Amino acid sequence: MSLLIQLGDQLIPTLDDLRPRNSKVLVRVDFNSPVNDSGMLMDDSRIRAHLQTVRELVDEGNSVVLMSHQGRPGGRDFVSLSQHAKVLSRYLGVEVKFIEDVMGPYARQSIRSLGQGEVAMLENVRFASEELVESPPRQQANTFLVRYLSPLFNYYVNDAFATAHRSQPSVVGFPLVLPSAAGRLMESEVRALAKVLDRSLGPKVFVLGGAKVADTLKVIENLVRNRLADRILTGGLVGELFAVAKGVMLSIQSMEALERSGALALLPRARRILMSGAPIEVPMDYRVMAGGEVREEPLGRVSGLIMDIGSGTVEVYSSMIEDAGLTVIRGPMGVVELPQFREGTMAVLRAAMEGKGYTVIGGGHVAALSGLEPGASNSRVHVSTGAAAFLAFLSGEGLPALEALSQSAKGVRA
Ligand SMILES: Nc1ncnc2c1ncn2[C@@H]1O[C@H](COP(=O)(O)OP(=O)(O)OP(=O)(O)O)[C@@H](O)[C@H]1O
Ligand SMILES: O=C(O)[C@H](O)COP(=O)(O)O
Repeated sequence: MSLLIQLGDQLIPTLDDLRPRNSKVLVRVDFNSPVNDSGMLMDDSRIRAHLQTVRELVDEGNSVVLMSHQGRPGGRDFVSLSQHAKVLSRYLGVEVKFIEDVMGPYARQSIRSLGQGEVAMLENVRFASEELVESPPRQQANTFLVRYLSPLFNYYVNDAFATAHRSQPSVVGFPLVLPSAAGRLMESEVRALAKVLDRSLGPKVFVLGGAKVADTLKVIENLVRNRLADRILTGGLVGELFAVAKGVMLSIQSMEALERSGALALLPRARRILMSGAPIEVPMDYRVMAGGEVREEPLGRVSGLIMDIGSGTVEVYSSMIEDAGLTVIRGPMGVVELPQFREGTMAVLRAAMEGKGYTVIGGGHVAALSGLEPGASNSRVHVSTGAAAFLAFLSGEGLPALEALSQSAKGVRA
């Protein structure tokens, strides 16, 4: 029986295929985390999400070297990974040696001298300029980063789903020169994504809200093109745009907010999507802010600023979600930063968790409100660690990291 995971036409190898033992393993993780004004880590959930992979490799007697990026050059969060190594040490209960170098002689010597069962963390891979260039895997396999480091390892494991949309050397270069596989976090993400493509799991309900309207239109276009959605329940600015596309007038304040966000310019595209017969639902009522008061108003008679979906919508959406075989929730239904406008998002989350189907949660805001850890995965629910990577997958864009792993499994080498 094959242990590879099927995702569309790709077969993704996992640690069960690779089975590294007493070997030297390079692991691409995504420890990219928010930091405060002093450059201190504010949230370590992305680090925790990789613990299972690291523990499993250590338990098998491997020497494990972790590679990650943090921030982008010029950004306040473009900092060293030394704190990340300390946090990981604390969770693992073993020392994680921090190597203050990416690929120079000091890094290479430190990797060579790493003993069995030891763990080390390389410096922020984006300190190496090659990592900032996106190009095809064959080109990335020929970078100094890959050429200098790959001879020191027996295996490459990619556990960084949140970076899967990048075609950078640390993501796509190594699989073309080393036997490679997805780590446990990546595996759980891919298994959840595979359910989105699984035709036997129906009905499929997509709950799409938030403020990334252009990205969400791409997602909807892909869902419609490939007939992946039985229902698309909209909220947030996405829902407002589709209400307008259906010919409903919103309040002047809400129309102005849509305009300011740049979403109104997408009206012709939203209309085309509706005309293509897309199974799109828009809220039948809203929770609005009007004259300093919060109240509910029906669609078609909105006078205040829309802040959340209303209770009628919550009821209808919840009943559709409860019957779903698969529910994907991405982007909040309202302005969830304010507690009085969280109910719409909380209600759809509750309906999904209590329903009979499988739930996939994407995007930071909904994940935070779910009360589950990023990367949490069981037989009922998966919380994705990917934001842009999750959107890219739902939009039908290939994920270079997965393509490189599937090529590696086929034996394709640079
Ligand atoms: N009706 C609304 N009007 C204005 N803003 C809204 C409305 N509904 C939701 N939002 C805003 O949408 C934002 C979140 O949307 P976004 O699409 O960025 O999702 P996200 O979960 O943060 O995604 P990611 O983690 O992928 O960046 C929140 O800041 C929220 O206030
Ligand atoms: O946080 C993320 O979305 C990932 O770590 C990718 O970061 P990037 O957009 O800087 O490549």
